[in-house]
Amino acid sequence: MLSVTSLVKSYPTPQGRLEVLRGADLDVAAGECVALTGESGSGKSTLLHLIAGLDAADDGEITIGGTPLRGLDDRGRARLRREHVGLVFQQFNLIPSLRVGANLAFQARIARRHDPQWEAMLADRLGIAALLDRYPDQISGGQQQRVAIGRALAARPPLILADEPTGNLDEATSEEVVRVIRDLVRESGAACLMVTHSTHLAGMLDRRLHLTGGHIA
Ligand SMILES: Nc1ncnc2c1ncn2[C@@H]1O[C@H](COP(=O)(O)OP(=O)(O)OP(=O)(O)O)[C@@H](O)[C@H]1O
Repeated sequence: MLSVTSLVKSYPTPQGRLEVLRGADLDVAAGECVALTGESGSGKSTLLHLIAGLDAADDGEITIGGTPLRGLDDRGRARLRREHVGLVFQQFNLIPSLRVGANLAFQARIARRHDPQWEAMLADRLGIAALLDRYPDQISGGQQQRVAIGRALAARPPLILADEPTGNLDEATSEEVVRVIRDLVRESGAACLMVTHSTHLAGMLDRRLHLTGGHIA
């Protein structure tokens, strides 16, 4: 489902170019939930942004569901992201004027895969079913994070990219949410790459990749 080959990315800094990725390789198969760990500043978010097509690599290849990102223009990348990729980033980006239920359904509607029964099941498993009529500013940060996770899963994307999706949750809730993501990914045959600082949460997933020195170990 996801293939990354020899990915290179550097950023200009006042001290010269900072080489963050120096030829990173990874594969994630359908039905697999893979943890991505690495020290702070090792380039995990950079890698996820490149895979999501939100930034361009200097060199290397990213292929999602057989489609190489390199061959796509901005519109093509936006369409691939909309229809094939579910993003859960550290900022939840919920829409303040929409109720929780409408936020949950938002991505699925855009991808034309709105399914009220599936969304109700997700809300239930994520523990937000009682909050659907509230607005985002009427629920806690941890609840907002679970809505953002549900929103990504609601569209049934073949690939889920999650950057510390449990960063605002306590240990027990983090475990539960990671279990829900892992089980839904397995059940739906999607692929998932999840950044986490927690070796315990990483251990709950199918495999662990470690980013160090610009390479995947
Ligand atoms: N736009 C940018 N311009 C210059 N340097 C950047 C830019 N974005 C990131 N960096 C640098 O690239 C390196 C990798 O950053 P990145 O955010 O990918 O790391 P990370 O592993 O996700 O870190 P964390 O675990 O702390 O979130 C860092 O040294 C960071 O300072």
